[in-house]
Order: sequence, then C-alpha cells, then structure tokens
Amino acid sequence: MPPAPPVRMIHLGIGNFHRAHQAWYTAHAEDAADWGYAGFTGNSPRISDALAPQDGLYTLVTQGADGDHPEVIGCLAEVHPAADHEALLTAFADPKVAVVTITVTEQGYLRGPDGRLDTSQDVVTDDIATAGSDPRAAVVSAPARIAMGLAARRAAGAGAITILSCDNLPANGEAARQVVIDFAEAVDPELAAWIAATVDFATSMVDRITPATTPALAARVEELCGWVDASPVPTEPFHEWVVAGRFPAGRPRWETAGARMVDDVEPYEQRKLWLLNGSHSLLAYAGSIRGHETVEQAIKDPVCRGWVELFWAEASRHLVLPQEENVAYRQALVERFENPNIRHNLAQIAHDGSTKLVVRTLPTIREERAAGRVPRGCATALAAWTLHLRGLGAPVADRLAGPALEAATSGPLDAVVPKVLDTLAPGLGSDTALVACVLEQAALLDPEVVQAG
Ligand SMILES: NC(=O)c1ccc[n+]([C@@H]2O[C@H](COP(=O)([O-])OP(=O)(O)OC[C@H]3O[C@@H](n4cnc5c(N)ncnc54)[C@H](O)[C@@H]3O)[C@@H](O)[C@H]2O)c1
Ligand SMILES: O=P(O)(O)OC[C@@H](O)[C@@H](O)[C@H](O)[C@H](O)CO
Repeated sequence: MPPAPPVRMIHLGIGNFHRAHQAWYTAHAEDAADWGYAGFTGNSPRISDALAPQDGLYTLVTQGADGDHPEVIGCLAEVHPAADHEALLTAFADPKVAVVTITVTEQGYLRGPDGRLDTSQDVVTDDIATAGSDPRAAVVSAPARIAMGLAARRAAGAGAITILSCDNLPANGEAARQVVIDFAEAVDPELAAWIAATVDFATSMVDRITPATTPALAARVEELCGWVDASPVPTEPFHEWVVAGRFPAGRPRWETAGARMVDDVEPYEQRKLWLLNGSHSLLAYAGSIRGHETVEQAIKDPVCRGWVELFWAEASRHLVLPQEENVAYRQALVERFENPNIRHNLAQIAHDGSTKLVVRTLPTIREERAAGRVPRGCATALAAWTLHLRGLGAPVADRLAGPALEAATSGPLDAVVPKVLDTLAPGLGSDTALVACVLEQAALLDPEVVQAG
C-alpha cells in the first residue's frame, strides 16, 4: 500500500456506510493522495479497536450479481474512539483540515419535533454543563462534539471549514447547522455567532446499500485475499453522491470519482428518501411480519412487492424530478433490492422507526391527503410499524420509541392506531379515513390472515 495520505478531513461515525461511501469516493478521487481522514467513532470504540491494529486499512467487498470484488481502502490515516476527545480537538484546530463528514444516524442529531436541539434529553443537558465549565472537556453527543471542535478551531485561528452531513435526513446540512448552533448558543453565544458567520454546512444525498459486517464476510475475505480483516465492509456496486456546499477550505475532487456537485440537493434527496428508504422501512416492518429476514426475500414476495409498488406510485406523484427518470429509478431499485449477493437484514433497517418514518413516509401522506386521496401503500407501512411495536416481525430497537410503544400496547388495535399516529405527527390520529385504512391494512398483515390467504 502507498503511505497514508495526510489528514485533511475528519469523519464522525466511522461505521460501515462511511467506509463504503465517502471513504470510497475519497480513495477514488484523482487527488486521493492529498486527502486523508482522521476518523472517529460515534460512540462505541468497536470499529476503532478493530481498525487501529490494521493502520486504518480495511477490505471493501463490492457484492454484485457477478460476484464479490474486494479492494483495500487506505484513506483512513488515523482512527480514534469517540472517547479520544483531545484528538478530535487537535484535528479541528488544524488549519489543513478542510472538511468534516458525518454519519451519526438520524437520532444522533438529537433534534426535537421542531428541528431544534432537543434540550429535554439528558445527554444534551449533560454536555451543555460539561462544555460550559470547560470548553476542552470531553462531551459525548454529536452536536456537542462538533460545536466544541469548532470552538477549538476558532481559538486556534484556523479559519473556515465545511461540515458535510451524510446521513439519511432531508436537508441534512441545515439539520446539522441548527443543532450545532443551538448547542454553541447554550454554551457561548459568541461561538454561535462565529460558527454562523464562518462555517459552511454542506448538504448531501448519499446512496449505497451497505449492510452490517458478518462473520461470513470476514471468512470470504480470507478466502479471496488471503488476509484476515477484523472489520471488512460489504456493499453493493451502485453508488451515488449529490453534494451542495461552498467548501471554503477546499475538498477532494470527489466529482472525478462520480459525485455530482449541485446547487440544490432537495429533489434528489426527496426521491431517494421517499422511494428507497421509504420502501426499505415498509419492507422492514411488513416483510418481517410475513416471515422474511432480508430485503431480497421480501421484495421477491409478490404481496410485499405489490405494497411497495403502491407506495412508490403514491410517493412518485409528488416528486419534482421528471417522471420518466423516476420510473427508471424504481426499476433500478427493484434490481438493487433483488441483488442475491447482498444480505441486508430487515431487522437492521427496522431500527429507529419513530424517527425514520417521519421523514420517509409522512411527507407523502400529507401530500396525498391534501389531494383528497387515502394512500394505502403508506397506510401499510404505518400498520406494519404499529404491529411491529406490538411485538410482530423484527424486534423493536429504537431509543426514542417510548411514547409510540406505550401507545401501541395500550389496548385493542382499533383503539391504539390513532394514538400511535399522533406520536408521529400530532393530529394525524384524528384523520379517520387514514386510521380506517391503516386498520384494514393491519388486518391483511395479521399472520393468521396471511396464512389463511
Ligand atoms: N448503511 C447504509 O446503507 C447507509 C446508506 C446511506 C446513508 N446511511 C447513513 O449512515 C448512517 C450510519 O449507517 P452505518 O451503516 O454506517 O451504521 P453503522 O452501525 O455501521 O455505524 C453507525 C455509526 O454511527 C454512530 N452512532 C450511532 N448512534 C449514534 C449517536 N446517537 N450519536 C453519534 N453517533 C452515533 C456509531 O458509533 C457508528 O460509528 C445511517 O444511520 C444513515 O443515516 C447509511
Ligand atoms: O441507514 P438507515 O438506518 O438510515 O436506513 C436503513 C436503510 O434504509 C439505508 O441504510 C439504505 O440502505 C441506504 O440509505 C441506501 O443508500
């Protein structure tokens, strides 16, 4: 391997997706030799413990219908556990560092229903108290780590920088900007003003289906490559990155690896979130209730496929990109979902539904209801999620699902559906036509009814 490139970027949340996407684009850019990452985990040290002994190198295995293609990615010049806050501050204060990419999951932004930093969460109030008493003390939440990293940069006079969100959130740059500024405001209003005036929060639509690593993948890498990798990453051949930002301190030439630099990401982001992620969530709940474990199994089930097509038809009506492109996008999605070499577990996608459904499904419901229609595909997703909260299908793994879980388990199904819908959007449960449709779809999803059919 060539020597590791110099650190000029930071990544927060070195999970599998970062290593299949932003790291891949960086490694494939024509100026890859100039751009290395200091990577930090989001919370647990699992990935940094695995990668540090390998000098940050790992095997990315692209799993196409034509087989497995391994490659070693070498742009993680440094890997650190989240707890190494001093290393984070050092990297932020380095004027050569120009970009911070982030993949900290949708819940990592700690947003309240109004999109502002949710100060009702203990992790937020604890971090505000910690940073308020010492700006270099170790904080743990993503907004706090970024804000206090920026405080170190300001103190060092290191100048402008770009924070580039790569999470599945609409307007993810603005989402990041708001929570970071809210955190800074709570600790030091002058810092908040400096961030608002100096820091570029870039937005991106990110796409590459990247499941979790399995022991089988590690064995496959050993068989194909002859080395032992403690943390290889599986991914699909398809990849897309649409980015809007100013990048005042520079950036790798990601466009030479296929990224698209645009002024407005929203149309691409909507299509991806509503069609890909929306149908993923539908399959995660409805497919697992029907006994499937993976996306491939679920999309090959004609009943699930029918629900997905219905859901896509509803969402597509409200996309602004040309309809012929949307049709092609949906056809390509079917192929991607059917990829027999990608094992994407529905249980993984089912995580954090209380946050994800709000951005993946609610926008279409609102548009369809405003047009006077009851969207049956969307209602199927809501029905399946409600049944999932009541114990059917994939297990519930959602730190913020407390109110929805309480609502879902508080009585018979017809009584709980309005309450569950209200946890997604206040007032949604009063939409009697939608509630009736959700109940009809729930009856179809009941395993006994499915078996009898
Ligand atoms: N996997 C994909 O196919 C894919 C595709 C597009 C976008 N994404 C985005 O990337 C995110 C991460 O996906 P992944 O596949 O890398 O998952 P992963 O489980 O491999 O890694 C998740 C990373 O996020 C960190 N994290 C988790 N909760 C956090 C929190 N509350 N605060 C801060 N950090 C936290 C973890 O420590 C880890 O570093 C997704 O949530 C999504 O927004 C993933
Ligand atoms: O990563 P999440 O948890 O936001 O969502 C699960 C999947 O829908 C998602 O990872 C997709 O595979 C991905 O967004 C494809 O680009």
